[in-house]
Amino acid sequence: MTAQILDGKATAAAIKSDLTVRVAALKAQGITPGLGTLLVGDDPGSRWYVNGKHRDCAQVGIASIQRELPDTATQEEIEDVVRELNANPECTGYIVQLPLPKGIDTNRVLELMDPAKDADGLHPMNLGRLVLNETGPLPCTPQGVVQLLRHHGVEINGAHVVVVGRGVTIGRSIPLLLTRKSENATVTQCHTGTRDLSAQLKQADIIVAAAGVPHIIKPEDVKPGAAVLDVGVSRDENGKIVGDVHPGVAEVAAWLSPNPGGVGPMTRAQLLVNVVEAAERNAAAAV
Ligand SMILES: Nc1nc2c(c(=O)[nH]1)N[C@@H](CN(C=O)c1ccc(C(=O)N[C@@H](CCC(=O)O)C(=O)O)cc1)CN2
Repeated sequence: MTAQILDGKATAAAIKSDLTVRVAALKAQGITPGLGTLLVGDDPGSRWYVNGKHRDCAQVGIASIQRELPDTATQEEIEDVVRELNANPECTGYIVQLPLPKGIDTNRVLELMDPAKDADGLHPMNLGRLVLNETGPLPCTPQGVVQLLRHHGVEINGAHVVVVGRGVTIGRSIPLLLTRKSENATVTQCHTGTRDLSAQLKQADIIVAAAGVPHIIKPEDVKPGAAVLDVGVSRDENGKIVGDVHPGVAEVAAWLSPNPGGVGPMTRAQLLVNVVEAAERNAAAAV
């Protein structure tokens, strides 16, 4: 078996094309959605991600508001920029690029954000809304995973999903999304404390690998016909991305998301969705 590709680039392009129409409709009402980003420090990967987010904005007609601080920035200086973005009328939604430098209290920064402007869906109020099944911005990578599966017609309803990883931006909230009635999956969450990962993986109809451990998902652990999403990002000595999924999995799985080209572009597309939805909510509230 050679797996069919869960093509994140093409799916993200379709989402962006829909957003271009929605942004044009907002502009016709005199509303220009704006995405703000705060980048602290000079990590090349983070800078690449932030630049990509602004390139995406330009493609769909969203305005860009870029803020940067050096890696020596204090908690207070970071929080001052968050307050400024909270008050900035041109900023519909914004993100604080993660990770923040060592010594910064990330939760305190996220909690200070205006939840109505939280384009990442990571503010505690928005994570709480997800738990309560209320409307709000959804975490970008987890929702990107759901959209990638839906777009390719992979059956989620009734599926047994094994998520590997429990990080805040990805692993924690994927089970919350997939167990909603609209998705209706059964989810097992695995992590470094899981006794027999291989036994868990073998049960899975869908595997979401977000451990950040190169090639932790091996072909012999995958049920033939499963869908496998590679969300892990590690780098080899040449800076090339190495995912969590061993290349041999392509011979066992029915569906596989490439890495790069799978969930990464979906993360960026979902960020734009969150900004446009925030702008549409503001427009509806203004009527
Ligand atoms: N505030 C946030 N910080 C971080 C998030 C996040 O969602 N919000 N997630 C990651 C990084 N990230 C977005 O910020 C991100 C990661 C990957 C991609 C992407 O498009 N990747 C490409 C390949 C990129 C490469 O070659 O290096 C792909 O998968 O095709 C976009 C965004 C951590 N921080």
